[in-house]
Amino acid sequence: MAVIEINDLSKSYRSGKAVDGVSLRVERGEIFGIAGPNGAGKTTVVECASGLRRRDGGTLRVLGLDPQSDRRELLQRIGVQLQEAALPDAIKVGEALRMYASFYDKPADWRELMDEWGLTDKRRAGFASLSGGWKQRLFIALALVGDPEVVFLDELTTGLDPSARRTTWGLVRTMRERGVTVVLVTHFMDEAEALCDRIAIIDRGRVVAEGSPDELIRRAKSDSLDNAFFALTGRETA
Ligand SMILES: Nc1ncnc2c1ncn2[C@@H]1O[C@H](COP(=O)(O)OP(=O)(O)OP(=O)(O)O)[C@@H](O)[C@H]1O
Repeated sequence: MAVIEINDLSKSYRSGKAVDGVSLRVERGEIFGIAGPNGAGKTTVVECASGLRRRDGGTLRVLGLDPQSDRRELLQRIGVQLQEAALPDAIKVGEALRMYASFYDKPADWRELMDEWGLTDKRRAGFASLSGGWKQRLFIALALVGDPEVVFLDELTTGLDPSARRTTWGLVRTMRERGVTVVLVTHFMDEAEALCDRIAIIDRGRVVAEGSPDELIRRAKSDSLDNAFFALTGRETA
């Protein structure tokens, strides 16, 4: 069953067209990757789908809801981790989780979540004192505190060292095992290959290819997703 259906989505800024006729379906329980070069329109697609930005055209359904007209209801059922997310320096891990839980009608038990994600020892640590890996772990826990059915993760591992990236991948797989549908925006083809059931490659506001990592590699007659990306977009990856 599709939990996200995007048809002919378009969005322009003053600078020009950011999204130009994107159509996608994301099935329940999959990790769906959105990959593409800088400025391709990935974040704009995620922002429109999560009710954070108004679209210009096209139709969008997430969990059967319209992110614009049913925004309040949708925000209760999804989790969003945005690129360059930040919290006040002094907020403590436990406080942040408790505060986010208060935004939801039916939140998960934030103390349990803190425990599950290994954050209990850090509960009194201020946000600014956390390393990049711990900040990302906190952002994942915050995206899950509303007990969401769908989670949007935008460039989750940018800036993390290789070991923290691997750990974060494990956390994303754990989300899928719990039945959460994950939409993952990434620049990294190794990450897309390791994590995603299916990937859409977006370039200049359009979907240029969609399929499982293996399908994309085969279609591009490549030996890796990195090379497939280059063949499909004519651009190098990050
Ligand atoms: N708030 C905004 N105002 C004006 N232009 C914007 C805004 N947000 C994005 N854009 C422009 O729209 C285009 C698509 O941006 P978007 O952030 O959706 O792409 P992206 O694929 O997520 O890029 P990146 O990988 O660099 O994060 C870019 O040309 C960007 O400069």
